[in-house]
Amino acid sequence: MALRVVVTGAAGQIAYALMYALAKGDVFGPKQPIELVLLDISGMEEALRGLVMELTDCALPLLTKIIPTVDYAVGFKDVDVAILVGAMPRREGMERKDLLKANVKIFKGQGEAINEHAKKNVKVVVIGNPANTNALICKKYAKDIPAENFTALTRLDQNRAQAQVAERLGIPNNDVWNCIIWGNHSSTQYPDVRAATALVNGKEVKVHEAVKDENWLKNEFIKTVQLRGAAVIKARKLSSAMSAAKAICDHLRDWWNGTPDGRWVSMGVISDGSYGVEAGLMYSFPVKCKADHTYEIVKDLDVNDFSREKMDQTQNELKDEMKMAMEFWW
Ligand SMILES: NC(=O)C1=CN([C@@H]2O[C@H](COP(=O)(O)OP(=O)(O)OC[C@H]3O[C@@H](n4cnc5c(N)ncnc54)[C@H](O)[C@@H]3O)[C@@H](O)[C@H]2O)C=CC1
Ligand SMILES: O=C([O-])CC(=O)C(=O)O
Repeated sequence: MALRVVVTGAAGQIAYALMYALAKGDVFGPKQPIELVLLDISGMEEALRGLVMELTDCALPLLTKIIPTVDYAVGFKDVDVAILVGAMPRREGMERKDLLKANVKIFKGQGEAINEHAKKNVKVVVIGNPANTNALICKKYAKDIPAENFTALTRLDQNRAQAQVAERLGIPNNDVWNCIIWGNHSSTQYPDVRAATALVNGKEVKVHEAVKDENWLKNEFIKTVQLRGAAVIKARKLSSAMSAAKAICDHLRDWWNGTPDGRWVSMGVISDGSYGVEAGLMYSFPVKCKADHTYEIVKDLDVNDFSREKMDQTQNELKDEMKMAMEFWW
């Protein structure tokens, strides 16, 4: 049976980089047929028409249907997976919070539409910023769908952290694992490698022992990852798209198929109170995923004073965003 996957913001730049990977089986596997729903807003019909032509011209064996639409009722109808990219992108100099007001309206409407039209076991990942709070809003308005089915993308931050460490050590990206992103997909996020491992000269070692530079890890490394989105915008005059699309594929592939033994990945998920994070916040935690599309927050990792302070700082920002969102639409 084909999986029905909706991508919102389908006429935008992230979606353009994402569609091909999705439709050729990079996420759900080389045997899983896919129906792709391309949802954007009124006025974008012509751009969607072009996208449909291109997807058609790829002549992909797994892509069994393409449905372009600007109507939420059509867009979310019976979907198994919802990839919520569509939102107003941040421009140079803007903080993600600046976008909250405009985006609260979008994610309330989409939450309600998902509740009404999607499959009850739909899996949702929110990319549009501020991603964590948008995901929280969406979840709030999709009352009949389990809270754990809503996630926010922090995998791009995880990939950035992994790549920074690999570059520093001069080793392949895949030889670094279990980097964690705590908290918000914003400049307060806490990229943490205290439990991360690297493969150096054939031996598994803790990343901080391999790097041997606590000052770099506590300062430059963290700042680089926190501010990477802004740095890309400054250079490209557009926000990250190729790397965001790759991260969406990573996030969904691991959620769908499970994480390998001993490995975890970071996802914005509803807090169950773990690590002193207020229950109900959409906070990025390390999670382990299983092949039945469920996940669990990794428990009992050591939290020292340095980490505690950073984890609380990003939690406080999420609480502020939630309060602000509540003022607009709750
Ligand atoms: N969580 C993450 O790691 C990342 C998040 N982002 C965020 O992703 C979002 C999208 O970025 P881009 O694709 O570069 O933007 P873009 O501006 O190229 O495309 C956005 C698309 O969304 C559409 N759209 C707006 N409101 C919509 C709605 N209610 N329903 C359906 N479609 C709607 C627009 O018409 C446009 O086609 C931005 O909010 C950006 O900040 C970007 C990079 C990484
Ligand atoms: O900063 C932005 O608006 C885009 C983004 O989320 C990122 O690249 O991490």
